[in-house]
This record gives sequence, structure tokens and C-alpha cells, in this order.
Amino acid sequence: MKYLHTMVRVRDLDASMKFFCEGLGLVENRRKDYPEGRFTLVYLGAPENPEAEVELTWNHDDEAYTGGRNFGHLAFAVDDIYATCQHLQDMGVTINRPPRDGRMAFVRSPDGISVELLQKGASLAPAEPWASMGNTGSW
Ligand SMILES: C[C@@H](O)C(=O)SC[C@H](NC(=O)CC[C@H](N)C(=O)O)C(=O)NCC(=O)O
Ligand code: NI
Repeated sequence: MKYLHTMVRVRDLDASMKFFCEGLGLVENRRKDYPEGRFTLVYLGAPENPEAEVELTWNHDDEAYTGGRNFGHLAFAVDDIYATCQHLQDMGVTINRPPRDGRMAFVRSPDGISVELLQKGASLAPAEPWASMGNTGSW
């Protein structure tokens, strides 16, 4: 058994590429257009393990995606969680769960896909009950 990818549907491919690549540092491995199916698939990977991919599915005919409560988040380990969150915030991304503990933060993609950021080397134990939500601008 080999893990391949997690697929998320995105409504604005450019905005999602900016978030996942410029914001989080993922790299495009490949993409394929399916004009007959009116969709595009873009496979992104992290530099350290590019084979574990995020598959962005962009349906050319826009639709609102609802439900999916069973989906939790995508998780990435970062070198410096404060610097990563500051970079994302400078790009206009809301830091939904700031890295007050220096260990864990949560942000959301343009489509509301939850993304967990974990400081490399930090404990992966579940976080204590979340501190109040909201982006105070400082942590
Ligand atoms: C190539 C492989 O990695 C795929 O995931 S293709 C799976 C296929 N995707 C699509 O048809 C994309 C367009 C479609 N309108 C959609 O939004 O899924 C597929 O079977 N998708 C169905 C699914 O539930 O994933
Ligand atoms: Ni797939």
C-alpha cells in the first residue's frame, strides 16, 4: 500500500496556487487539463517529500462546495512556524489558530480547507482546547 495524494476541489485555481505554493511553499509536480471533462488537476508536493501530494481539482464550471464536515485538515511540518505564519499573514491569510505555543497553527485555504502547521521537532500531541479564534496580529 502506498499513499498517493489528498484531493481538494478549488474554485479559484490561481488563488489556491498562490496559497499552497507562494504561501506554504509547495511545488507543482505536474498538471493535466481535461477539456472534455471541463476540469484541471494540479499535483503539488512539499520539497522534502514531493511524492505525498495534494491534488487540486479545478472544475471549470464554478460550483459551491458544501458539506464535507468529515474532512479535517491537511498538515505540514514547517521549519519556523512563526515566520511561516507571518509570511501568510503578510499575504492576507487569516491565522485562524495562532502559534502561541510555538508548536501548532491553523489557517484555511481560499476554499476554506483547513491547514495545520506544525513546528518541526515539536510534539504532535493534540493541542489543548483552542485558544480564542481570531487573528490578533501578534502571537
Ligand atoms: C487522476 C486521479 O488522481 C483522480 O483523482 S481523477 C478522479 C476523478 N476526478 C474528476 O473527475 C475531477 C472532476 C470532477 N468533476 C470532480 O470534481 O471530481 C473522479 O473520479 N472524481 C470523483 C471524486 O469523487 O473524486
Ligand atoms: Ni486523485
